[in-house]
Amino acid sequence: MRIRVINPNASASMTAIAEECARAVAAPGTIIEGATNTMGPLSIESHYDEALSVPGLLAEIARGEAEGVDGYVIACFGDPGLDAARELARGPVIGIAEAAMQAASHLGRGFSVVTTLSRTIGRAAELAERYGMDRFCFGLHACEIPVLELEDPKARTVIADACREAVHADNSDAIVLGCAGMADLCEYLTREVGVPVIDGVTAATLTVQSLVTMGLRKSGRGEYARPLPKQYTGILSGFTLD
Ligand SMILES: NC(=O)NC1=NC(=O)NC1=O
Repeated sequence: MRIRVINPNASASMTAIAEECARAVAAPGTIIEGATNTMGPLSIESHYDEALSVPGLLAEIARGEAEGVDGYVIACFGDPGLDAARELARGPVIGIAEAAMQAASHLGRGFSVVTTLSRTIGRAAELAERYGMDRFCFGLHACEIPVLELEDPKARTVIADACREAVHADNSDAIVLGCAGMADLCEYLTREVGVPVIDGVTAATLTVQSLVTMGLRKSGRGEYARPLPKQYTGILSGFTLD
């Protein structure tokens, strides 16, 4: 099977991190292909960034459909464009926030989310509620490191401290990493913090792999049916659906 891990931001270095983490857990015979948004923000840290990441994300979904991709991971913790992507795709489309929260909910009474900037906490809280995970989400915290500074070697100790503080403050049993750019820190943070630390890229990859292995695809009826034929104007003219 082919799983495309789409980074909705335009930073190839972050795509590489996500792709490597997904490939590390994929089954033999599962091909992991990273894709970087070619028309979007270099990082997603606001509603504005998130909105502007969606057209390029959808273009990557359309490209994957033309190439026969079996399923997709949206590798950004805001799960941007998830519903629209599901309308376009035949196979499963899983966001890293939904997958990470669902995985964490199996491991204890509750989890804490540790994300990048505190201004993204509201979006994460909305997603927890949408996914029915709010009863398991004991708290949401930010390490206040901008997304593109996560690659700084000093970032990992700041994030580890934020994770410890979150577990203590929330009395939680697990940590959900609130950014795809933290995916490569999962093992280190698990050792440092002493509770299960879940990276959504690997959780979403294995969710897609499980669904495709079961022969399951996105439902073609109702809300997630393919959008009706329509013209789109201006710079969106390339998104016209026949
Ligand atoms: N909360 C976040 O910082 N999410 C993210 N922004 C990105 O650019 N990638 C993420 O996963």
